[in-house]
Amino acid sequence: MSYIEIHDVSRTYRQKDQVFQALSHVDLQIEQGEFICLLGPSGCGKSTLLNILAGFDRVTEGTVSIGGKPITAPTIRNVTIFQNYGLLPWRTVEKNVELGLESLHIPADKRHEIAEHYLKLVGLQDFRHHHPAELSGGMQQRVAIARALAVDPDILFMDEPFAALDALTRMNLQDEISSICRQQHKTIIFVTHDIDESVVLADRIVIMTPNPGHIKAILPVDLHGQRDRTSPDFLHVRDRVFQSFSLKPEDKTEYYI
Ligand SMILES: Nc1ncnc2c1ncn2[C@@H]1O[C@H](COP(=O)(O)OP(=O)(O)OP(=O)(O)O)[C@@H](O)[C@H]1O
Repeated sequence: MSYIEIHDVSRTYRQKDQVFQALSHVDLQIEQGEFICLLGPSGCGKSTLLNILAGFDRVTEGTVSIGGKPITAPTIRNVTIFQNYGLLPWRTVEKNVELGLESLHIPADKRHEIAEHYLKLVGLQDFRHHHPAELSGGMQQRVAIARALAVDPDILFMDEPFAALDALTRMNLQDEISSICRQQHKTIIFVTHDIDESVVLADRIVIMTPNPGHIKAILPVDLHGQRDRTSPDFLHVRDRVFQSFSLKPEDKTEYYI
């Protein structure tokens, strides 16, 4: 049995007087420590699947379990990071990172020590007394990542966390989250519609397509930590993803007489 088991999951929503099928017969098994990207165009059910796994939504049919237990509600063991950072504007950076630790009733001096550690990890130790509004979008998302890691979650769910950032900041954060999460052996489920992002980050890319939302293919990324965006191996995986979406015409042989 795998760490996360998704069996024959379907999700329908009632939209006005119609039933809309957001997910149809999804099967997926995920091992502990895997970095999984759910990749697909708008409306293919990526967030729906993530929300079901995070316990924010429920299945209409099928079963989902983590560590052998059915998912019934969100738990403090798993943390979700959203696109809009979700920081509390009236708290300093440090106090934002300590937030989850307070819910775990960790004493103040220990909280402080853990917050310091994770702020250092994301390179923001010098900004601990700043407020979120004084930071750039990329820095705010780093605070959200530090806050998420500080509670030492089993699983990190990330729903397009870098979508609002400029391309260069986004690339930096992709590299950072990839190395931090691999160092810490976290299980990550990461939603994106960006093909390059999925190739940079994932151990496996789950390719989803809409109407109804389902898994079209699962692509292992065998780049062994070598995620140089310009390397031939990287471009080869990228091409395979494009082909899965049928976005890249097959190479055609041309004959000249
Ligand atoms: N609570 C809801 N009620 C009704 N319909 C919903 C609800 N949640 C999602 N849907 C529908 O299910 C479909 C899949 O939505 P979902 O947000 O999972 O897609 P997505 O792949 O994450 O898209 P995007 O990349 O745009 O966020 C959409 O057509 C959406 O309108």
